[in-house]
Amino acid sequence: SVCSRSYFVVVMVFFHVYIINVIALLFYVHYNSGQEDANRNGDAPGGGGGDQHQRSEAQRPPPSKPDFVRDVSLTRIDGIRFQVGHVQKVPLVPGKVHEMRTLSLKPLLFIPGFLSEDECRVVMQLAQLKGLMESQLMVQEGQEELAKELDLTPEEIFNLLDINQDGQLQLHEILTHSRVRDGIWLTPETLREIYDGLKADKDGDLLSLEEFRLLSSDAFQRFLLQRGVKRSQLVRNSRHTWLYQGKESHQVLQEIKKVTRLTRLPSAIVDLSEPLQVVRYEEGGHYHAHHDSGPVYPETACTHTRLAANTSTPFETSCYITVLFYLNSVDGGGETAFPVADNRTYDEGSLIQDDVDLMDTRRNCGKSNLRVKPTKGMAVFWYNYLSDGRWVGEQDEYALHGGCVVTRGTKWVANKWINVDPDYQRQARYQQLVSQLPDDENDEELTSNADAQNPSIHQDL
Ligand SMILES: O=C(O)CCC(=O)C(=O)O
Ligand SMILES: [Fe+2]
Repeated sequence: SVCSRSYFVVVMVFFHVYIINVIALLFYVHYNSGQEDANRNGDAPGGGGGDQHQRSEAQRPPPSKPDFVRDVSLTRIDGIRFQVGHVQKVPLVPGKVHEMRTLSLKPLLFIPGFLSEDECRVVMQLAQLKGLMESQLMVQEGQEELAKELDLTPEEIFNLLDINQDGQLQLHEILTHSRVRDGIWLTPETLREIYDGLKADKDGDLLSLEEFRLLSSDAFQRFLLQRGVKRSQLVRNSRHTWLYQGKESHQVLQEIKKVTRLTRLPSAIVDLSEPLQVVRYEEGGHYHAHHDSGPVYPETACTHTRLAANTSTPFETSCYITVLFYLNSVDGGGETAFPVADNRTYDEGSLIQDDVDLMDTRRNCGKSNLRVKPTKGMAVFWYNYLSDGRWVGEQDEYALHGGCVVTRGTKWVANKWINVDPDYQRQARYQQLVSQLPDDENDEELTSNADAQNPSIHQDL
């Protein structure tokens, strides 16, 4: 019966088995989550922790400051979820909420709207106080010629430039290959002028191999120098200076750095990034379309991490996330143009068509897919790289942009370039080499990033 001794024994046995099962389950869950942590740390970019998998609980060092090598990832602001035009709120500075609008998805581009009128004024004044220099120097006679290092005959070059292989060179075939010569932006007109000057072309815009031979590098350069070069013919016509943003700098400059919280990157990275570059364009100033960061090849090193590169690399490029501030509203022109933003596909060849060069911001800004009108205090923010799932990956070709010619008044902007090397290991080595921040300060910044309080704007990759 229910009260019998044997029934009681059976119930107790079941009860004990049940308790043992529950305890076993708890152990299992505990053990597994520990294992996952270890795996997660070991798998992070830069791994560095392959042996961490094997370490027992007892051997593992006590929890210390987050290790840059293991822990840093770049979670991107979610553009996809919010779509172009979406406005989201971001708490970047205590006591203030910024509204950030998604401007385009390719490249992922945002307007976080940032600086106050006073902040803009102070930055412009500090730049004037420091003094601005020409952003691009004029062509120098006797400048080293890249072409001299080329081990190619004129026939070989001709063949390479002849994209459609019709035995003749059209203007756009030359321009597509090299828009810039000795720092001078080549337009179809300049090319025609050079052909005429060198008597290289007898039959319109087409160059035969014989005619091409007359256009040796030296002849090209001599002609340009003789003819004289105007600033408007350079790639970039502006003046700029750099403002240090460290602890000793003006309060306003330190405040401005906080916009970098958008990236959720630790201050160890942000603090080692470029100072603020303040740029002034006079009426007639421009900056033709360019990439702030170069393409990623195995043989390319980022300028900022070259000290930490293990091998010598033949190419060097800047590697940035860009935050561009407008310090004034411009009376005429001066928009920032993104010629191919949100194109369905990217086709380098189609950047020049029928003499229309979309990269030429003196003439063709009107044909750019996206133009941002400079408005005092506003900022634009983009990554320059696609995501590799955890960190920055391939160059984002859609991030091509330039400053349209200023038709009235002057234009002031400031660039905050955050240095990120797509080679994560190299970035990590560099951080460890040069970081002089005390440990706990690093810690504090990592956890106090404003976005951590508002994770919803970031996409988990
Ligand atoms: O002036 C602008 O609108 C763009 C500036 C820019 O692209 C740069 O300084 O790299
Ligand atoms: Fe730029």
